[in-house]
Amino acid sequence: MADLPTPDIIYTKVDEAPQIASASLLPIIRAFASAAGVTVGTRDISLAGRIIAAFPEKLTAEQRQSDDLAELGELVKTPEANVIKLPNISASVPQLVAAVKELQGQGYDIPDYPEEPATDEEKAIRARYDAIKGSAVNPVLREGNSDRRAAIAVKNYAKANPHSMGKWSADSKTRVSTMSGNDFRSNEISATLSAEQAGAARIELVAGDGTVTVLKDKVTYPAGTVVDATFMSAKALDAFLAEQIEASKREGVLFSIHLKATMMKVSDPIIFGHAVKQFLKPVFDRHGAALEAAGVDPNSGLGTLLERVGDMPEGKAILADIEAVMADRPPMYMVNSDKGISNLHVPSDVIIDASIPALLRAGGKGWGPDGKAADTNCVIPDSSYAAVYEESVRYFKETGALDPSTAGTVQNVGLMAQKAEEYGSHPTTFQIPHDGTVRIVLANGDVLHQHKVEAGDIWRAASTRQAPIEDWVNLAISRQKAEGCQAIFWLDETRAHDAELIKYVTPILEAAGVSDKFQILAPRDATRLTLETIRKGENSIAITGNVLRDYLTDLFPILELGTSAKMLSIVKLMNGGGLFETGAGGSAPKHVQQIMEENHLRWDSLGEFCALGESLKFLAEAKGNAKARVLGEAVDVATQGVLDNNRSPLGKVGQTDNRDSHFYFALYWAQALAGQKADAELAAHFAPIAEALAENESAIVAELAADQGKPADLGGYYHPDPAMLETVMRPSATFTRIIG
Ligand SMILES: NC(=O)C1=CN([C@@H]2O[C@H](COP(=O)(O)OP(=O)(O)OC[C@H]3O[C@@H](n4cnc5c(N)ncnc54)[C@H](OP(=O)(O)O)[C@@H]3O)[C@@H](O)[C@H]2O)C=CC1
Ligand SMILES: O=C(O)CCC(=O)C(=O)O
Ligand SMILES: [Mg+2]
Repeated sequence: MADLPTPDIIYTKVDEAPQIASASLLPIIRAFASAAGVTVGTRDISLAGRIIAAFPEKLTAEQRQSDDLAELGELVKTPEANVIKLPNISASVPQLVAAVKELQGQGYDIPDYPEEPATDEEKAIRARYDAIKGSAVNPVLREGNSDRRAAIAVKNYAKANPHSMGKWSADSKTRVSTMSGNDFRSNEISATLSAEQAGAARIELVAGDGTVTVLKDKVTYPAGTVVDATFMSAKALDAFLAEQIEASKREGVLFSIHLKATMMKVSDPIIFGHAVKQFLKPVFDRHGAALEAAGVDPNSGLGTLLERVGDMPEGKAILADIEAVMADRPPMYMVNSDKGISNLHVPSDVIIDASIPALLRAGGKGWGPDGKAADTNCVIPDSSYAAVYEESVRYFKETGALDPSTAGTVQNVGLMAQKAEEYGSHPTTFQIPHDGTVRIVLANGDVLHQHKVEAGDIWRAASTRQAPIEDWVNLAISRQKAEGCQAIFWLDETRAHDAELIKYVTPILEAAGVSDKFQILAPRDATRLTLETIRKGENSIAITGNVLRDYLTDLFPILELGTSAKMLSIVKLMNGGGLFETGAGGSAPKHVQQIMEENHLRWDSLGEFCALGESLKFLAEAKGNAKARVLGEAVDVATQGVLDNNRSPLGKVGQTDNRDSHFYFALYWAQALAGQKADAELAAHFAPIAEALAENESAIVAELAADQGKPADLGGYYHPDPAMLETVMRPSATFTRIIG
């Protein structure tokens, strides 16, 4: 692969629903692109692919795979990069373990995930798996800042065809609860490094007796980097969780906890584990030692715990105690009440960016164990960003739900490049082994930050480099100029990190003479003003750090469009390339269950269509390829056609599914190419294709529907069989023949 020329466009191979959809869509894209001499290659960044690439010495020559993520990580630093990035799994430990088991079952001799590595060999294996765990892909590829918005056609479609919204009532008991102190927000300290302070820093823990343990050496901080340090007290967290469990019961609401255990792959699984232990406190008080001896890690969730307990000699007694405790606790917010999967079963099942917006869209209701919607206590331990959701809940209680048929839109310009802020903090996040003082010692010997900590506290340093900050402010200036609407920097001058960012933002706006076009507001105030603005039908640009980029690009699209899957998501890479993400949502695991059970795929590829159009137009500019522009503009026409003609997938067997929507996308794309005047050669090439697709519409639609309603075998969940996937996803011989 290495000595072949890099394809014009790289389309990523990922996981779950988007990967299943690719089996149908990518052949269409490749066939159409080849008519313009545009090559479309793939690189495998799936969880299974990354596991396989990590253990070459264990595998046969046929099984081995190259490290495509590393290759793409280099490519995105070059002006040639043109990557269409689909959502991939950011694996929690239970997902990683399941993927390993599936690969072993397919004959891959890869080692088990060592939960408690003891030997050097086990530690080395664990280190390889730790590099694969959590959000291990996006931070590597996102060498630029983020521009996420709904294309005008998509927004107009949502206004004309509004999705249903749950009703809010003023006496809803739903609320957001968050820590009042001793959390990441309140313990944060921050500073911007001078040239003298730049270089390789060290993070160390100094015990009461003066013994120094180096937690991390050689952390590189260039001049101008904003460096934050903070910690969450384990004791304060436990007290807060205990209080909220009690309060939920008293108030008669569901208990729920919303974290980002995927992107915050070190801190948030630990916080999740605290919630599991607090919820089951009497069980852990009584059986803690036995559970630990059996290798139970509460951070992996109740699902794994229940599995392990089943194998323990005292399993029956523990299960009886668990049942008794659960009966005494508040009802829990459920992931799947039919299957008994609760919020605390798997750390990656409830991911805050998607989970809270879905609850807000439903009028402040979560699903309880009885399968009924109910008011919910949304526990968000750290208070850094909880105010956004708290203010949203208050606002909707006051004013009722938003009306998607009249609401304006919120776009986002997000600071993301070079592992900015908390989302890049995993290598410098530590669960503190013993009481002491953590300090950051800079290259010149200065102690930049220090905190007194206790055993179990979660301490972290996060950094944000100067060039990405400047690029982000300039992107905000150009986006505001293009839109001419309200633009708000969601920064809190009373928060240490934000105060450092404001010192960068203000002079850049002043130098550009545009200070009057922007406001700087703390997240709570920005939430209120933004909701008031869109309720009036006006638009707003949210200019945010990395976490709010993630949260708001699910929150507002889910309220406005019903889903974040339809977003345009562009990453203008800092070295000149382009990364085009498909929507702002994830890989929709529920959709995979559905196709396996009844061969209906409700995944909507609108995000892929939008990204493809942008990628082709970028290619046209970058490589002076006029045909690519024609192809790209025709993609936009086809996307509009899919919307206007209601060809997007729906939820049930017998309704339009993903494959149907791809057929209509191909038909409209071919018709747009046949009908355009800019390139006669392309028009002549696509005229017979458009004609054949139109003529065979009913035959193709019937062939696509023939196997629906029956189970579909894909040959694997994490590592499906490509031939079986193709059989399921390309069932129309007529369509396949015409596409060629
Ligand atoms: N950029 C990336 O790489 C991202 C990856 N992820 C990963 O995705 C996985 C799932 O995350 P989760 O937080 O549950 O979020 P998802 O966005 O995957 O799922 C939430 C719900 O959103 C709806 N949805 C999302 N995308 C589409 C689509 N294209 N078409 C139709 N409906 C859609 C589905 O609703 P319904 O069930 O009602 O149809 C789905 O159940 C995790 O493994 C996570 O790590 C998450 C976010 C971004
Ligand atoms: O990388 C991930 O785990 C998720 C990314 C995400 O949710 C986003 O960027 O919106
Ligand atoms: Mg997100």
